[in-house]
Amino acid sequence: VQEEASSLALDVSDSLQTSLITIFTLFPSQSLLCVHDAVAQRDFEPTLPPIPDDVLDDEEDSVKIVSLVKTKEPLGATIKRDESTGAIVVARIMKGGAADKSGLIHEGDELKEVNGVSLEHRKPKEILPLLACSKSEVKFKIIPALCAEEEPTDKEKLFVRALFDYDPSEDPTIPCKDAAVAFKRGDVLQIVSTEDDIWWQACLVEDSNSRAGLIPSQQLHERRVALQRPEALFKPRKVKPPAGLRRSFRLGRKTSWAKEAARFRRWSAGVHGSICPPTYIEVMRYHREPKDRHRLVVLVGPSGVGVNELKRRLLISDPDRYGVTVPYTTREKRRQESEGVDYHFVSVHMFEEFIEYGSHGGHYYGTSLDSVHRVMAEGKVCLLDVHPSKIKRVYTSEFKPYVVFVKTPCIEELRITRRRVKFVCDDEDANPEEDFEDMIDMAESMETQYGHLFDRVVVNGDIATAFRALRADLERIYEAEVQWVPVDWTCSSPAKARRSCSHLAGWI
Ligand SMILES: Nc1ncnc2c1ncn2[C@@H]1O[C@H](COP(=O)(O)OP(=O)(O)OP(=O)(O)O)[C@@H](O)[C@H]1O
Repeated sequence: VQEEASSLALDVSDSLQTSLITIFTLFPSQSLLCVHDAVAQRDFEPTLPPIPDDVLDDEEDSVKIVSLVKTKEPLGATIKRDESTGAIVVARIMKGGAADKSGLIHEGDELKEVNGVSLEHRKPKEILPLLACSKSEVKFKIIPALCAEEEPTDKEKLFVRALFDYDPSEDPTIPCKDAAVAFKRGDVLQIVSTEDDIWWQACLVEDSNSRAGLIPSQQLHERRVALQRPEALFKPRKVKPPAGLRRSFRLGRKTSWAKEAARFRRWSAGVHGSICPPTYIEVMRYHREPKDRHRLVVLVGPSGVGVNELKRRLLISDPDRYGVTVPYTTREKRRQESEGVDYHFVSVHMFEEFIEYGSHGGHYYGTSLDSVHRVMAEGKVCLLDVHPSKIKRVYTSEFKPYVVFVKTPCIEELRITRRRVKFVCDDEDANPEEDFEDMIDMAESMETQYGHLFDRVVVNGDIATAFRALRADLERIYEAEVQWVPVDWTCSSPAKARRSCSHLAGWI
């Protein structure tokens, strides 16, 4: 055995020798060794200049020279002048930006020099050109902040859905437009810092290239909305009964135009009272299990825009997938009608527990929560058509509503697309042109008041195009494994939901 082992060892050492000779012949061995040494001595890092001689003795320990390699990427930091000392200090470090990644510059650090130029008596805006003219690297002389602030320890990431549009290029108060994040209503943002009361830091979740930047805090947006005049928030519109476009049992709302005007006034008053305007709502990823019911699809839109037409087309396109509720009524059953198929025939007092009800021709018509449950229990996607003010009745984890707003196109497109439509109309003097204007006004008003609740907006100009867009969107939701929904729809513990929403109150 010993003999065999020693002959094996000889073989191995022979083949190792041959391999090493091959390596050193094929690759320039000297370069290889040089690279090894450079890596071992960390020679590849930028060479820092020696500490300047003019640094005062007592500063020696605290002064830091930081050299950052300049790329196309912005530095990701904002600076400000400390009013009491006149010093230029780092105001914010954007998470994920070049400064943050370097780990060498922190909020509160005092900047003494940029590329050897003293910043004494300079204003922040005079410093930007100094940064711009540096070519391959930027050198900072810094006095580090006394104690760098600790990163928040909360491991859970905080996601919100924006309930308003924000364009920093139109915001004169943003400290630095380049450091801001623009977003649209409905975008999901990851909040990375709420340390500043006025400007939070966030990045767009669906944009993988998005860096963290500044967004208005909830407090700032609420204050801004409160300072706006009500006229700017709600375009006053004519309140008059519709001329007759409305045909469905939602006709009950014909009687509620006065209520509509009252609601408008209440809401306007609320903006200056206790009601908070919509800002951000905390959301979470919702993983739908095969056993879970499908989300309720709520279709809303101004009377006559085509909500029923789109619902009808969806039902025909896939009757196994989509279902609608059977309405309730107090009127007498007609001969050809069946209980539970055309209507549920009931007495009036039941209507108190309904999502929505109204009267027409002296009879009540309405939609109950139970009828929604019944459709959902069949494993179907329930299509519900209600006034947007009723969305709050179903805005729960039980229904997880997906709200689609059917919007009017421009008046020219309405004239073209609706020219063949025969409107059922009691008023002989009805003018379709006025109906179109009313419809557009109503759509605008709905979007202003309830837009934050809409998950999707479908413009119903050409009916075929609108239907295709709606069907494709509902198919996406039907098949999606993961969706963003308000956090309290997914939290098993109400305490957790309350904690997570405490400073990001959702508003409906
Ligand atoms: N894009 C469109 N192009 C042409 N006609 C349309 C379009 N959308 C809807 N219509 C027609 O307009 C009329 C009103 O539509 P629909 O009944 O669906 O409105 P609605 O929003 O449900 O209002 P209501 O609840 O009062 O019935 C119907 O005759 C419908 O076929």
